[in-house]
This record gives sequence, structure tokens and C-alpha cells, in this order.
Amino acid sequence: MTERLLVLVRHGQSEWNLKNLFTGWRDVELTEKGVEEAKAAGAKLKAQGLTFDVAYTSALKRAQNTLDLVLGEMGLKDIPITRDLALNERNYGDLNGLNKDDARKKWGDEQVLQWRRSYDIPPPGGESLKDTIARALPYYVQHIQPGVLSGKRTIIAAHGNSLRALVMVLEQLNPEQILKRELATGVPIIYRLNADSTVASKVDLAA
Ligand SMILES: O=C(O)[C@@H](CO)OP(=O)(O)O
Repeated sequence: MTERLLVLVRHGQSEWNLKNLFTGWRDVELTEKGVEEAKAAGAKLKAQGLTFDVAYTSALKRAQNTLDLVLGEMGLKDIPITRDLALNERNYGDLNGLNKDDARKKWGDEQVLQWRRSYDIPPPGGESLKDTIARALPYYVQHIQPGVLSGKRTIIAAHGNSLRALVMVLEQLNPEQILKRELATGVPIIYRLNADSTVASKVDLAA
């Protein structure tokens, strides 16, 4: 029987997650905690008896390093990895690099919440979640999903908002539901798909 395995994992804690800065497309490093989270994710996946044939990640090193650490932990250093900026974090535009609390002081809680968690209101110069979905989802459908459906066991290491795009389609969530869905750093979600690409089962490996 074809195993249609798809695992999503958000990168481990980054330096700017820790500093509470809007990160977006800024290419920041994992913290020590982030490295440990990534390794723990690999150990958990291995303990589940899982293995992968192919891996995808973004053009940003916090996701790439997370993937390398996961695969290293699983003894899968040699599988093909595809990196693409379609899987990058949402571009926060002018907010990239600003402190989230300072932004709230400057523009008010409501405005900042709208920029962070509304569906289609972009921050100045940046992308809304809808914009992020509009580039991440076609990439998934064209480049990743066909492999999964043909039995290539697949892992994607990416970002809170780019993974939301995939979760939205996989779990058939509406804009309101996806906005409330937070993805924890370094926590793998294991999906098994039906032949028609819908989700047959989901296991969230939260601690
Ligand atoms: O700063 C960012 O790029 C993201 C993810 O860390 O933040 P937010 O929680 O606002 O989507």
C-alpha cells in the first residue's frame, strides 16, 4: 500500500523569536534552544519509526538548519533537499526587525494585531497571510503534493505563516480558523493523506 506521509515542522526558536522582533524575511540564526528543539523533533520522528525520501525547506537558514538537525538526528543526511523561497516566512515589510512591543506602543494593540493576525490586511510594504498563501500553496500543489501522493515520504521544515498556508488546505480551515491556529516551534505534525490528497490522519507531536 502506498504510504502518503507528509510531515510539517516549524523551525526551532530563532534569535529574533527570542528578542521578540518581527522577523519575516530576515535571515536570522536559531538560538541554542532552537537547536535543541530541532534535534528533539528529529528524535521524536525517529522514535515514531518514520523515515523520509525527500525534504523541502525555505530559502532562510533558520528553517534550513532545523531541517539539517532533524535529518541528522534521524540518520537521513543524504536525502534530496529542495529549498525554495515560496516556503519563506511571510514578508513583514517595514515591520521586519522592529520589536513587537515597541510596534504596539507606536501603532496601538489593535493595529498590530490586525497586521499580525488578520487574513488579508498586509503590514506596510509586506505580505498579508493571504498573500503568503497565494505563493506557498501553488508551490505545495505543484511541487510537493504529487510526490507525497506517489509515495515519497516527505518532510517540510518552514515557518509559522508559510506552514499555516499548508495547514489551511490540508485541514480545510477557513480564514477565521487558520488565524487562530498557532504552530509551536520545533513541533512536527504528521499527516497521512488519502489518494485524493485529503487528510486520512493527523498526529501532532507536541511534547
Ligand atoms: O516575526 C515573524 O516573522 C513571525 C513568526 O515568528 O511572527 P508572527 O507571530 O507575528 O507571525
